[in-house]
Amino acid sequence: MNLEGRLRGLAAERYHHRHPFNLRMHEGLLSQEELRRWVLNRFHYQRHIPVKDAFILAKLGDRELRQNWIRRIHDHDGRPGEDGGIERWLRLGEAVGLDRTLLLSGEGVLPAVRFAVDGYVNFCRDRPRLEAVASSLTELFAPDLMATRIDAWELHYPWVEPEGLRYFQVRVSQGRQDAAEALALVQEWARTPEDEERVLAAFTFKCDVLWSLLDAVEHAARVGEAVDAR
Ligand SMILES: O=C(O)c1cc(C(=O)O)c2c(n1)C(=O)C(=O)c1cc(C(=O)O)[nH]c1-2
Repeated sequence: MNLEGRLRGLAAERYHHRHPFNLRMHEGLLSQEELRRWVLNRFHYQRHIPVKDAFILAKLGDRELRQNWIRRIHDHDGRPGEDGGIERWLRLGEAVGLDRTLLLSGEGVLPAVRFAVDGYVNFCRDRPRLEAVASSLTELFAPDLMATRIDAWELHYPWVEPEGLRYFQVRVSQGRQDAAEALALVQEWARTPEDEERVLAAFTFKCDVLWSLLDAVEHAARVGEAVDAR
């Protein structure tokens, strides 16, 4: 099987579309508090994406590669005077009833979510470019999951202001482009069977980052930790 096929096989088992928390989200079974807790904790992930992309940027030795990769930072941060993904996520927070100052304060982010996100940022800082870029390849599977999420939220969580879904609507096409470009790079750079194994290990690691984030959010839901809606 080729590399892409092996990634798809791994994703079928380990990507977070199969996590029980996501399954409950899609079935409409989350309470308002659970959905808020997810939005708040995922913001911690979102705000670190441009940080890990800056580490990857610094590993790309040629101008064209950097010209492309820097787009990811702009997508999230926005260019000066523009909104980007981070701003859209803050609006998602408002759409579920969370004040942006709460999200920006970092208050309420679960310890295990901090560890998972640190793990991802440090991985991208410490590993060679092949593995750092390969760890972003979960994005091959994010657009379909986001499309499912948009439908599920419209159907099951009508109390969420529709403007909040804009993050996911914009991200579907950005994610497809990012994933296609990263896959092409990884396919070009992975020359040996050992390289391919490193790609698969990086991808598995990233699936575990996303999975543990949801484990943490789900566990907090079970022990009933309150989210501060304002
Ligand atoms: O909501 C999701 O399920 C989901 C998953 C992923 C992913 O699979 O890595 C990303 C995102 N969202 C996302 O919004 C995003 O900006 C993003 C960037 C990256 C990355 O690794 O560079 N993954 C993801």
